[in-house]
Amino acid sequence: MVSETAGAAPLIEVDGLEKVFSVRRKAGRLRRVRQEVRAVDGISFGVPRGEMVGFIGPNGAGKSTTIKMLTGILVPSGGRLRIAGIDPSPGAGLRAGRDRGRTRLARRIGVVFGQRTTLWWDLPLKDSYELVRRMYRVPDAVYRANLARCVELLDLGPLLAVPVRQLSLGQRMRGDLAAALLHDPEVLYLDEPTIGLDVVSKAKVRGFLREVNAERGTTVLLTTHDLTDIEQLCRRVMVIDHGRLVYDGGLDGLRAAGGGERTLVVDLERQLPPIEGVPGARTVKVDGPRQWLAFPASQSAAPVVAAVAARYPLVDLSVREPDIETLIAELYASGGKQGEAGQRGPAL
Ligand SMILES: Nc1ncnc2c1ncn2[C@@H]1O[C@H](COP(=O)(O)OP(=O)(O)OP(=O)(O)O)[C@@H](O)[C@H]1O
Repeated sequence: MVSETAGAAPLIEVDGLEKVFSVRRKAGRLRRVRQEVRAVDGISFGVPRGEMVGFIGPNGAGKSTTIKMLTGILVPSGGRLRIAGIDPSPGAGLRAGRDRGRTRLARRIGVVFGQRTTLWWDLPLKDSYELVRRMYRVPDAVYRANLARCVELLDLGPLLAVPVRQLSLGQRMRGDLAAALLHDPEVLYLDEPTIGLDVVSKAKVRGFLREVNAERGTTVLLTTHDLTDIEQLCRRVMVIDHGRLVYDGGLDGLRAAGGGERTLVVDLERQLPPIEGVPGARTVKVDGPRQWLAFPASQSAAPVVAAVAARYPLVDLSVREPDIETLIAELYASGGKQGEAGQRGPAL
């Protein structure tokens, strides 16, 4: 799978990647024993240049450990990886070589963690950007063009003079996204970029990512617990569980393999009896004027919405995705039904 010919090879190549942590656990009152945690247990995948891929899984599945290996922060215990032709960890004992690989890689990738900022807390946003420019030695013209485009797309103009600690979570996330892109990375790793954001901020972040991907062809690996992020941004999704890749294919295929349900949440003008007669959907909950209708996750929401809208006085409605934990539990329960993507289907 890992090819030496840079031109034809995927931008991200991962082959049999492993990470084993050695931890000391209590065994009795005084005794401690060494135990191995196989955080990543032999995963392989390739991501072509320009693709946006969702990388999802339950808590503790191995997502962050994988991303840390892909950025060169962690050294793998086994397997191979190559990003833009660079191996950040060519082998134990080659310390100088590894660091050179890491440094070269740092210039080609951008990373955004939803839970932490990479910006300087006490500095105005624009000073943080200036530091990023110097750190990556971004040429002046490139820096100015990239900053101007990010400011425009992310509405950062009024925020540039504001210290990061005074920004709201959504504003800070927009600030972080710009910082990650100033040096023109080919690959962007996003770890929960919409976590904790309100609906408007989420839409802004997603719109920006779509734009960046289309405009610059940036390859994006997106970790999220929000399936709407995946639905709106990624044609392909990889699911990791217990350190193994259990699915690699389209989101529809994942829904079909899981057999899960989505929910249409309907706000009516007034309290009414449970909604009936909507083909393919059933009302599962009523609370005052709000009602919840479940329908198969593999089915489009459009006919359900149309059928409800035609017969009931609506104030608002929204579609809720099954959460990722539910989807993965269902994927296992279904016993590895084939996904849509042939060899990319569930590998349970
Ligand atoms: N430095 C470490 N030392 C020991 N064990 C670790 C270390 N980092 C991660 N682990 C373990 O490896 C496994 C995978 O953790 P990881 O953080 O990669 O999961 P995750 O999918 O990112 O989870 P989350 O969604 O909660 O962030 C877990 O069992 C975790 O406890």
